Amino acid sequence: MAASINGVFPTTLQEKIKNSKLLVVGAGGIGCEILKNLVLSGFPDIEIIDLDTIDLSNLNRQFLFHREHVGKSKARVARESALQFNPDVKIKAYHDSIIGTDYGVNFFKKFNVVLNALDNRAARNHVNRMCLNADVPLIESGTAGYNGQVELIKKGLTQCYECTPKATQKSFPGCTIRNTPSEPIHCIVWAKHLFNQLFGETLDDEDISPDLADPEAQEESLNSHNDEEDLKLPQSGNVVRVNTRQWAKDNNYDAGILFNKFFNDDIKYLLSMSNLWKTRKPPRPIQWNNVLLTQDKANGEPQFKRQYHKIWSLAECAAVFEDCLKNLRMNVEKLNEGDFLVWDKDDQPAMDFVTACANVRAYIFEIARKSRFEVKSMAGNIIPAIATTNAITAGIVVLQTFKVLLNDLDKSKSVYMRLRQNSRQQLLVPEKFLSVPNPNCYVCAAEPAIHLRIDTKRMRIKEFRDEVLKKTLNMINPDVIIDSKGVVVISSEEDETECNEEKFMNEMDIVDGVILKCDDFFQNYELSIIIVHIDSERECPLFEVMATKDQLKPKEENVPNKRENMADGPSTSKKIRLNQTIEFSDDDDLCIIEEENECVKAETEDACVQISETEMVTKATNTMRITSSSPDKPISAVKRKIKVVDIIDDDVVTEILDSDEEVGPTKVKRTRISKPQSNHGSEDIINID
Ligand SMILES: Nc1ncnc2c1ncn2[C@@H]1O[C@H](COP(=O)(O)OP(=O)(O)OP(=O)(O)O)[C@@H](O)[C@H]1O
Ligand SMILES: [Zn+2]
Repeated sequence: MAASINGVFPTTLQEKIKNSKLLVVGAGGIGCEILKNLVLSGFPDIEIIDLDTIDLSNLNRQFLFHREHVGKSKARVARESALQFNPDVKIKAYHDSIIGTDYGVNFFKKFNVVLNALDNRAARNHVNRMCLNADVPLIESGTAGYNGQVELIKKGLTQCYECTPKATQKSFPGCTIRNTPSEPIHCIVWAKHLFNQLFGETLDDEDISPDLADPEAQEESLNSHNDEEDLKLPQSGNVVRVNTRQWAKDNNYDAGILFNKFFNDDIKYLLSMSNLWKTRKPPRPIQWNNVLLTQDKANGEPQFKRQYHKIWSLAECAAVFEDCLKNLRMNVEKLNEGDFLVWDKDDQPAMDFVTACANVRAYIFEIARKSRFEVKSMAGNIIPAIATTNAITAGIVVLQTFKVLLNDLDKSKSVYMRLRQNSRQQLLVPEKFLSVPNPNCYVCAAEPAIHLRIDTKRMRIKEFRDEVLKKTLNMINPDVIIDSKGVVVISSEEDETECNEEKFMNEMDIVDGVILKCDDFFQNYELSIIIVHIDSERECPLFEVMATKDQLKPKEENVPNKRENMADGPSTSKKIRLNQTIEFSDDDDLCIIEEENECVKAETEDACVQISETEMVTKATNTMRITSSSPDKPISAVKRKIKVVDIIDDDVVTEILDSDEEVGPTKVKRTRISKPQSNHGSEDIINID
């Protein structure tokens, strides 16, 4: 292999490679490519970890896997396949999550470099913390469609993965989903909720019925509704009805009855909330009998169902609805009592059902209807994964690894992959400078601290632990004490503080100004949380982690590299993650894509790229805003919190087309923005020497 052949690499690099030990985290699209590159380069000692098994849909881009491997451990099969390229390599495979107590700081310390090839923020955050603790260089990578990014994370030298706030998940108020959809995605989210109500896990915040607590409609609906015998106006703001699933069962999942309920009766009910339609086009209820498709079902599946790029007619949607109801009903009836189906974009009837229902609803609200292909992309938050983007990204990862091994850290600047060449014909665009650590980062700063705006009267200790500390701040098993008193609020020891869990924060004297000391032993991570009490009114989040512009902006005196480099003129690098303003200049080919593709900056030259219609936003935010959606929060008719509907699954950054799907063009949508001024030079594309 390359490193064993003299002359391929400079001698110093050859030696470094021969004496190195690497960890690859993730054996998916990028991970497989990295592993293949590493073994071919002659890296002698590699460990690889992945928690997942191989799915059929992985095969078109994860070339270490073949059909016979479906269902087997990704890490183990990746190892076996890679060994065929180079049997001399020592590869250890773990079929496990990297977020596990077996992989503590000492585990990470074994490696010269850690290479991330992950697809979710939680795991990335965790590996980031472990590498900072172990002081091991981490090479972080990600792709989304044609865009890719590789960056080095090195304690004290560069930004860590959490130095800047990641954008919040795209969310919609429940009333938009339930009452006043205006975009295709609203209908798709509603249809996914309908699937769950009928066949999946029923969540309180996924109600699909008209929402009477909609502030816009409330007065009207409480006063003027005249169908109350049928629809029983409730206190809670929801139409009282038997549990949707039970009701569907009682009606034998009859397509006509269900269709009329969801697309006629409920819509008529919405129409009665006339306040809603003063400034909007009212929806059009539709009756099952009016849309039935008359076709010969005996001839097998109607052809249109496999035409994924076709927009189904209303009648076709109705036919699919009927068909899917039958299939899904059969599937759910095969399960044990209490079990439910899990919506999966790759499950034919589940995907068809959502496409059909979303389109019927879109028709009703006069919203553009979408093909199954498009709905799948939006519903599954899919940005098509492109094998070549992964391959190029993995190649850059290995080139960066060379630089790290050679200790050429200052040359290991982030690299962004673009769809189109910029004005200097670059497709791979390196950053001008290493991104320096944010002195206010709540992870890698000397004494990490955050301000937490939180409704201490409405947030229970249990929710604070689960929603704020674990879900938002990515701790694994935190201990929390009130700084001034030493009172233990949350303990990582089981049962020790169980009695506190149901208490509201203010009941434990956690009020405005109190400082909480949080400590995650496993991550070796300590954080001070300064409480700022807020009254969470309707539409207000229950809590908000403050990462304000000023807090996040590095102080100039702490940024020697940047200042030095600035002597050559203003930076053209797009460190908008720090400054939170998008500046476009000569090689402003990069712009942050907010939301899930946290790892990806998209190329822009005279345009910002928006990928897919899940509306990636091109503006970064200063504040992480996360709302709690605890079910036990009292929701009154007059005052309620916003309901959050995540359209983005954190676990999905890139996705793949079904192998049975036609491969269409990447759904890349461009939004034109002002053309940048051109006056800066550029750097060369990666140079390993
Ligand atoms: N906590 C974790 N520990 C170990 N591996 C992880 C962890 N979280 C995610 N991964 C792995 O990271 C890999 C990321 O690869 P990729 O982005 O190609 O996703 P995929 O699941 O293979 O494909 P897709 O999501 O597009 O269907 C996956 O194989 C996934 O199992
Ligand atoms: Zn940091």
